[in-house]
Amino acid sequence: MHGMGIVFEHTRKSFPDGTVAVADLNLEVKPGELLALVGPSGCGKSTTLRMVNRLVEPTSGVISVGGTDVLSQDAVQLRRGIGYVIQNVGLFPHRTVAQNVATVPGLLGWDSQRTGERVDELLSLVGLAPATYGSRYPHELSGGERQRVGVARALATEPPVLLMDEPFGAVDPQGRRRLQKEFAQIQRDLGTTVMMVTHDIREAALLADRIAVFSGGAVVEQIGTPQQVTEAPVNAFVADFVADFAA
Ligand SMILES: Nc1ncnc2c1ncn2[C@@H]1O[C@H](COP(=O)(O)OP(=O)(O)OP(=O)(O)O)[C@@H](O)[C@H]1O
Repeated sequence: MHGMGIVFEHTRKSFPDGTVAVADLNLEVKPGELLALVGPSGCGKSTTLRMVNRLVEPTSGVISVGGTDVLSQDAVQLRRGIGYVIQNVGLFPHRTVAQNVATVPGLLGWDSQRTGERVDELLSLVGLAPATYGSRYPHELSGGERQRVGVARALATEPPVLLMDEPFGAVDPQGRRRLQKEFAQIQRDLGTTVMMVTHDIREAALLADRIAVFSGGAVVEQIGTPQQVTEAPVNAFVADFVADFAA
């Protein structure tokens, strides 16, 4: 278990145009926990996630990772220690799959043998045979395969914290289930702390230790285990939101 906790204390984000994406968030992700953020479009899920690695700077309040205020750290340094997976992955187009996965190990100065072994291990874990896929370029992969490379790249250095924004969105339904299960196994084995944004309440229920249901302005309507949230919604908003799940 090497995950680090994430704590939001009175965190607020308002954009210059006056949009309050996150009003006053108090939330804790425990070390090693997978917390899923769900809620309607525009309720502030991605903004919440992106404040953790400072792609978005909070307007006020505190966010700490492993007990250290993220604003007190160098942003580039901070991001090297936090994995980040987004839907359209953002792989480097002119680098091979293996080179993409080796990005952060390279920045951290790992030697080539250690890096090579780690790349092969990660590609195998996400179901991509290294001998077949390692030397391909992103445009030679399917959308789902690219997504797998994105997951492998984010896990390459076994970061204590992983942020995932719709990480399995581009994977076909069958491949998605398999990748979700493989991912869950890796996450448990490594003890990685994960904050995951998803539109798929089933995905949240399958993977998450706890689910936070947001309404507009990142207001936490309910936070609890998948069972608590789906079987005992605390109000009509949550009941409505999880209705899909019961259907
Ligand atoms: N750079 C920005 N400037 C102004 N408003 C923004 C900016 N980025 C996001 N917003 C607004 O902040 C609110 C929250 O956006 P956010 O992307 O966090 O929502 P979300 O819950 O992730 O939505 P979705 O599920 O549609 O991805 C929205 O009203 C959005 O329009």
